Amino acid sequence: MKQEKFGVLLVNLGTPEAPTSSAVKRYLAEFLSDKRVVDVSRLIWWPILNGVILPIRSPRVAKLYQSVWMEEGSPLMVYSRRQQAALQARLPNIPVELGMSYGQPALKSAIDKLHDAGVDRIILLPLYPQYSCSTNAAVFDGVARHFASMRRIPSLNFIRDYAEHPAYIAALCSSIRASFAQHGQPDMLLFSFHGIPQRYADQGDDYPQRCRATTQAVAHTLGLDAERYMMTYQSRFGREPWLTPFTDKTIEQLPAKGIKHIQVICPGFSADCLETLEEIKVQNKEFFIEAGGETFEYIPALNDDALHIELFYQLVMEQIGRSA
Ligand SMILES: C=CC1=C(C)c2cc3[nH]c(cc4nc(cc5[nH]c(cc1n2)c(C)c5CCC(=O)O)C(CCC(=O)O)=C4C)c(C)c3C=C
Ligand SMILES: [Fe+2]
Ligand SMILES: [Fe+2]
Repeated sequence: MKQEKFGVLLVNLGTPEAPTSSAVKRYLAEFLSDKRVVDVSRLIWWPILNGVILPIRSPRVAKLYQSVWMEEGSPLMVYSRRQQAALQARLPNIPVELGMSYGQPALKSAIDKLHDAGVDRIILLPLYPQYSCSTNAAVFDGVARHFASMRRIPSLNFIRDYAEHPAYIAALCSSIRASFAQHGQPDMLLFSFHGIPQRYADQGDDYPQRCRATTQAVAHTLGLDAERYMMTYQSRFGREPWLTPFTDKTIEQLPAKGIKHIQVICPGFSADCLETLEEIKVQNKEFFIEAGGETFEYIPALNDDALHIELFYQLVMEQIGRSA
């Protein structure tokens, strides 16, 4: 029997092509039109998105992107490309492609490249450690949409998430230990995850449970006392209730409780991006210092750290072992 040819498809969210109002508008329009992200009826959502959100948010958010933009591009893209290159170097005989759910490189072009390389089994690894319908399921939908136009679809191994994978927990613990060694142990270690609407969780999205699983595994491995760490949710959007407690509201209240030194890690972001480098490292630091806090350290995302690439390698090898 012919041996299967494996290929890896890494997928992240996507990011604007440039830190300009028009590029941000194009990106947000595609992202916020996905029903997995905003599930409100199109009849209601379309005029709000096009008449209010895009015209007001695009120029404001473009300025924020300008403040974190790197020489080689948007941080999310730069780190995702580095992850792809590092995993490709670790897996020289298996093609590794990067696709984005929104914007470029599109999922379609990444799948086409794997197809052209003769891949007949794709290992699909969404770069979101904690499953959510708004991210991991959207990746699945995006791939399925492209498959719908193909005569001969490959086999597919979908990695649903890796919230509790020992290599992921080890990589997070290593970053935290390095931060403690450099800055001392903080009064509070904050685990800040991107939020989602509370309603999505009420309707069955197990995202909050997956975030808790990560936090508890890390706290347990590090032997943290319950009063020395907290889990919060950042980046809320729109008017309906989102998961609580909120990162910003929590951070503002800590100094009054005598907590003057905090360190913040965002384990749900596999790559540093606007939401970590601007919202956490700049905005939330300001909130903490203005409220009387003294020391605020942001612990970087795992990006292309060796232990992060080792995690991806293990995830891929586990799938190959399962399919052999
Ligand atoms: C209803 C809106 C949104 C949901 C639900 C949502 C879930 C979600 N997002 C991420 C990861 C990222 N989000 C990023 C940016 C971002 N997110 C939203 C909205 C929702 N996210 C918006 C509008 C934006 C753009 C910035 C802004 O306008 O505020 C990013 C960063 C992208 C970058 O270019 O740097 C990431 C990554 C997760 C993990 C998640 C659910 C668990
Ligand atoms: Fe988001
Ligand atoms: Fe944000």
